[in-house]
Parts: sequence; C-alpha cells; structure tokens
Amino acid sequence: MKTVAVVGAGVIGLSWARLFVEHGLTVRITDPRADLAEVVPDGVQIASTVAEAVRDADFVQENGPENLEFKKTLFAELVREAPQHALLLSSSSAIPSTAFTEGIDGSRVLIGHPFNPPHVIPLVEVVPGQQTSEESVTRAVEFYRSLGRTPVVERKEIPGFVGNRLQAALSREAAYLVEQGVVTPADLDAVVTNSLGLRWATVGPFLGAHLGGGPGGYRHLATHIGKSMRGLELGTPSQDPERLIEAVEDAYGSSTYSALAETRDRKQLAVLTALEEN
Ligand SMILES: NC(=O)c1ccc[n+]([C@@H]2O[C@H](COP(=O)([O-])OP(=O)(O)OC[C@H]3O[C@@H](n4cnc5c(N)ncnc54)[C@H](O)[C@@H]3O)[C@@H](O)[C@H]2O)c1
Ligand SMILES: O=C(O)[C@@H](O)[C@@H](O)[C@H](O)[C@@H](O)CO
Repeated sequence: MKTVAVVGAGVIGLSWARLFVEHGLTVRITDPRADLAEVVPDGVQIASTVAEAVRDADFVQENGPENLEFKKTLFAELVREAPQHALLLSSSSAIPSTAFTEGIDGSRVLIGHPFNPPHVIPLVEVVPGQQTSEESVTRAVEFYRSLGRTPVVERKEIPGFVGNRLQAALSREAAYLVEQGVVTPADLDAVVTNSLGLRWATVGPFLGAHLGGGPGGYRHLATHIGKSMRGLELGTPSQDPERLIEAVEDAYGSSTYSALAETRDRKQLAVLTALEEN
C-alpha cells in the first residue's frame, strides 16, 4: 500500500486527504492548526511534524500557504526529510516549482495543481520545473490517474499555469461587471452556470467556438463574429476589493461553508456522472 504525506490541512489539503484515503492509501497529515484532530477525514493519521509525516512517504502533496519563501523553506526540508524515491508535489496555484527549488535537488519536485475540491474536480495540472526528471513527470501522471484524476502535463512554466490564467481573465471581468453595477455576484454566477459553465463542461472554448461558427466552423466564427469580439474593451477592477467582498458576502454569506460545499459536491458529481454516461 502506498503512503502519501499531506503537508498543509487547509481547504485543499483536507480535500486531497479525503481523496487519498478513499483510494486506500496510507495518509499522514501535518499542519500547525490547533483544531487539526477535529477536521481531518476518518482514516487519516496525524503527524506532529513535517519530518514525521514524510518519513516513509512515497508521495508528498504540499498544500501550505501560497508564499514563495514558505515553499522554498518547506521544499528544502522535504528534500532532506522525505525518502529519496518520494515524489514531492506542490498544489501551488501560481508559483512554478523552479522558483522554489533553487539550490536544492529539484529532480523529484513538480507542480500537481488541483482545482478545488480535488476530491471532486478531476483536473490536475502537472507542471515540471527545470530540474524535474522525466521519470518524476511520468510517476506524477500515473499517481493522479490512479486516483481517478485527469492530469494534464504543461511543458512550459508560466505563473498561474493554464487553468488559473483562464480563470483570472474571467474573474477580472466578473469583478469589473459587479463593481460597475452591471450585475450582482449571484446574477453573474447565474450567467456563467447557465451558459459558459454548462458549455465548457462538455466542449471547451475552442470546440465551442468551432461549433459556434456552424458549418463554417472556427474560421467562419473568427471572421464573422471575431472582429466585434476582439474589439471589446474589457474592464479593470479596482485595486480595493472591499466592496466586491461585501457584495459576495451579501450574496452567499447566509449559508454555511459546509452547506454550500455539500451542494457543490453533489451537483458536480452528478455532472461528472452524466458526462461519463454520455
Ligand atoms: N483554495 C483553493 O481553491 C486552491 C486550489 C488549488 C490550489 N490551491 C493552493 O493550495 C495551497 C493551499 O491553499 P489552501 O487554499 O488550502 O490554503 P489554506 O489557507 O486553506 O491552508 C493552508 C494551510 O497551511 C497550513 N500551514 C501553514 N504553515 C504550515 C507548515 N509549516 N506546515 C504545514 N502546514 C502549514 C495552515 O495552517 C493552513 O491550514 C496554496 O498553495 C494554494 O495556492 C488552493
Ligand atoms: O479555482 C481553483 O480551485 C484553483 O484555480 C485555485 O488554484 C485558485 O487558487 C482559486 O481558488 C482562486 O483563483
């Protein structure tokens, strides 16, 4: 039975731990949070230190703060303390692993970036750093596939990788539209879930555009509609997000995190089931 260490038991680490234990792995988790014992999923073993968590790990999934200095310090410790064969994977949302492996052996270090929650959302962006060995990339893909995930290997490092750069582009405009009073957060979400979200769960942006061009395909769309789309001047949200935060809290603050998360998981699992059956 393979052993995986989960370093960081926040939003993402706890979701990874749930997925790992559901797939029969031995899971050790470590985090300085005082309530760790109350939040870990059943079957997960608590380790009091990083060294204890990784001591006999085959895989380490790091989910600490999104902070370069933190990840530099932690990955130096992981390279020292984890077994020489252990794969050292970071959930980082935007920091390529080359940035936090300078001066250490980064051959076993790479990004395994999930989308929240990884126990439901299948994508894992596998992004090797400049030192990452091809064997490590292969092992990472096999590891995530063994968990029923969909790893996509991205061969060029860029901050934010692919998914978050796309999400950032849409989120910027979403914030701008709410700040300008065009829509409320709930109505913006309704626009997305009743159109783009549904479309992109079945056909991605390029196939969707290709189909939007009708028999003429993407070429027709690009020439027929593309000019007006390319002419759109997208907005820039304000640097102070306070009003937006308050608007989102007004929209969703009356429901508990667990209730919202349970509804999200139920609906997303139903979509995944429907996609698998069609
Ligand atoms: N939240 C998301 O939607 C999401 C999605 C994908 C990836 N990520 C990435 O995953 C990582 C974690 O994000 P999160 O949202 O779970 O953050 P979080 O703030 O919920 O959790 C971070 C955890 O790290 C713990 N921590 C701090 N110092 C530590 C240490 N020395 N050792 C062990 N644990 C320590 C904190 O106590 C906290 O519980 C980040 O790199 C983030 O970019 C987040
Ligand atoms: O949406 C996600 O789960 C991921 O893209 C995260 O990495 C990211 O941090 C988001 O939560 C926020 O952009």
